Amino acid sequence: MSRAFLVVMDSVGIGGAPDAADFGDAGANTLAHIAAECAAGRAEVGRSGPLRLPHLDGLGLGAACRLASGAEVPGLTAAPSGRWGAATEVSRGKDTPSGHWELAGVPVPWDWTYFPDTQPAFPEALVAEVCRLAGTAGILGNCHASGIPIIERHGAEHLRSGWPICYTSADSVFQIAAHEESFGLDRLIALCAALAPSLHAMKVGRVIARPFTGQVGAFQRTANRRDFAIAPPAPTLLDWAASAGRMTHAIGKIGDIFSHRGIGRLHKGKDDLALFDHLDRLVAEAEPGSLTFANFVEFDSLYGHRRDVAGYARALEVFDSRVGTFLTRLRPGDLALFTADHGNDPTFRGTEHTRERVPVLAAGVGAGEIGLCAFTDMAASVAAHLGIPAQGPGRSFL
Ligand SMILES: O=P(O)(O)O[C@H]1O[C@H](CO)[C@@H](O)[C@H]1O
Ligand SMILES: [Mn+2]
Ligand SMILES: [Mn+2]
Repeated sequence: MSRAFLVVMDSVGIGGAPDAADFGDAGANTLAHIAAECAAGRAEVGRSGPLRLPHLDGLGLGAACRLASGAEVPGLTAAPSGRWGAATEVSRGKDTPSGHWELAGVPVPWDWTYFPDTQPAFPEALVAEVCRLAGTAGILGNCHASGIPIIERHGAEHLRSGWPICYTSADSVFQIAAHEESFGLDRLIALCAALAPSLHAMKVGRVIARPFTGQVGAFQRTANRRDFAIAPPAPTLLDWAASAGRMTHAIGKIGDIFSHRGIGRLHKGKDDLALFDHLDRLVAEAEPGSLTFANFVEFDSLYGHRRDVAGYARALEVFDSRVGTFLTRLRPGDLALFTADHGNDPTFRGTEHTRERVPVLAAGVGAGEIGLCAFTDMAASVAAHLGIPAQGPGRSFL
């Protein structure tokens, strides 16, 4: 029985989204701009020279980027040996849940609620609810922010007063940063869990616990981040597989993103290399007929949002070498599909995601151009490969 491995390289966009200007992102191109910076010798920290991704490029990554956007992709010029194409998103959000749900077959049918970029950013009733649940007289932050500067700005006051640091971003999120020892990790997680239902009812996509440790001047976020996400609006590829009696394996954030619907086994890890160890184990062990769905978040969280071009390039190169070994372990009948959920161009202004097309790179199913397709076509294709019924608007390209 065929197996499928669906691998999301979080934020590895390839430009060219027809509605990029609606998001303020005209011209953004995560992959092409990283490749250009590398070729120009401006991404020399911890790596050097032109971007080298022989395995992903061999499947068609450079070709997909040129198709999506018409951009030059220096260093990525292989003749593809996989099935390759570029996918366009229709959901009105460039966030992780929108991207993942849509590539799992379900575009988002609603408009997300975003908090205004004002100070305060949050309505009084919400602040009052946070205070009631946390047992504090107030909150810190109450604004749009990037996660590291906000704890540097308010961390000392947080340790003094015990007030939680609440912030949002261009995503539909309510994030709470709090110190693991002084505020308490369990208390932070419980606070986020208690707040989530009312925020979900407002169509705020996620409540996110952002714990940190350390002393003033040396705060560090920990791996104990927890996302409380709104549930997908309809059954996704994971549910289609589970209800057809197939085993589903979720690596990394996939469980959280899908509100734990349709998940057979969860495989978490402290970083992306640990997550790739799970993928390597599952390519050896996963059951016939099973679906393995993986998210590799560090491209986005460590390098895209931090606008760290060299770091992003280095992470891509390390990932690519792991992909090389992984591909040799696929069995006859296996499909491996590499894609992304949105962009996060580290050369672009600001610190947010960017609206882009994403690569579609399929191994194990021959060679050839898929062309431009829809995010939902990926779910339909995986379902067709597994021989399970699909739902929704997607069409298989296999
Ligand atoms: O800057 P940090 O806290 O990492 O926030 C980032 O992570 C959040 C969720 O993915 C987004 O809102 C984005 O802004
Ligand atoms: Mn993402
Ligand atoms: Mn992100």
